[in-house]
Amino acid sequence: MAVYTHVSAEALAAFLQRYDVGELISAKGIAEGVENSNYLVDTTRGRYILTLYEKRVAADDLPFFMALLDHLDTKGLPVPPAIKDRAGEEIQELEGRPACLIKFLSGVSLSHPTPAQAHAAGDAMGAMHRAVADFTPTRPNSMGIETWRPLFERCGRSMDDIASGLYDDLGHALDAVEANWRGADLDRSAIHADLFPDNVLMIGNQVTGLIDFYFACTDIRVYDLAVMHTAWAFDAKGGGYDAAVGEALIASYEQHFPLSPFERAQFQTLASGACIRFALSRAWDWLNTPADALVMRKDPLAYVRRLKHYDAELVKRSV
Ligand SMILES: Nc1ncnc2c1ncn2[C@@H]1O[C@H](COP(=O)(O)OP(=O)(O)O)[C@@H](O)[C@H]1O
Ligand SMILES: N[C@@H](CCOP(=O)(O)O)C(=O)O
Repeated sequence: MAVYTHVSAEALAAFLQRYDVGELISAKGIAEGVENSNYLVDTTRGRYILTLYEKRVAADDLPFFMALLDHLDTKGLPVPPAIKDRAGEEIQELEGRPACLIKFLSGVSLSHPTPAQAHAAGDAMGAMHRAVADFTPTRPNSMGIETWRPLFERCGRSMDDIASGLYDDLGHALDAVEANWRGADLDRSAIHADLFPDNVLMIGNQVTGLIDFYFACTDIRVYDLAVMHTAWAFDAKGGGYDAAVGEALIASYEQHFPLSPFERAQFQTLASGACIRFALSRAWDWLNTPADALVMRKDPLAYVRRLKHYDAELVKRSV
């Protein structure tokens, strides 16, 4: 349940007075999501998303995220920019939290994408990377490779309480990824860095929304595709690889940016890195979120299984 901060009807009605969006009709908390508090807001003029940024999103990062959304929106990408108030401001404060009123996009996020849907999503990522070619603001990746070792050490041997041997398994995988990582030799750009199926809205086979840009940053462009591959091409438990979905993502992305031989050679390492990143953030949450908390803890082991897939691919390529 992702409503951490309650917004009273009175406070919301007063907040909406800053905008040219009509009068409040209704507001409902949105259960999906884990980072922020989200409400679906209906007014006499339309439908909006109200997001209150909780502790994981730094207020200082919001101008970067909003500038990126405005840039992509201007280029015709299906992203939800923040609505400007009458004074032209996008970032506000509500109930003591940074808050934005955001354009509502239609569509649903999929649990089991088909190859055709993966094709549309890979195409959308390629179009997004093209569109940021002239986007100049930068933001370091707050979950980039430099952060994995410190997070691994902070999780420590407690990870063995999640699964026996997990600390050593992830430690060895991290050693290998750090040794093989050639980030300095790969193209960088603004990336989404979390384009999971739940962050892509679709109607049928058409992408209607790319949302949740709150990990967006400047990092290796193909790493964004690798993150997407780890998130889309496996069943929820992370065991079964769906080659048709994985290949559709890459083929459609390549319509915009064909992978160079070097990028292809690095892809398994980038994907293994992505698996470590999500296994570690999930393990940290698993160890530090009380079992009875309202937030749904995501399974770190699903990402450990995916890691094994990429390791096996690497071995296959080297024999
Ligand atoms: N602009 C939008 N248009 C329509 N629905 C949205 C929009 N933004 C968020 N949502 C809905 O809210 C849910 C949670 O949003 P998300 O940004 O993923 O939250 P969190 O950052 O907390 O993970 C999404 O799964 C989607 O259902
Ligand atoms: N996609 C990440 C967690 C981030 O959650 P989101 O709801 O903000 O996408 C994961 O699955 O571990």
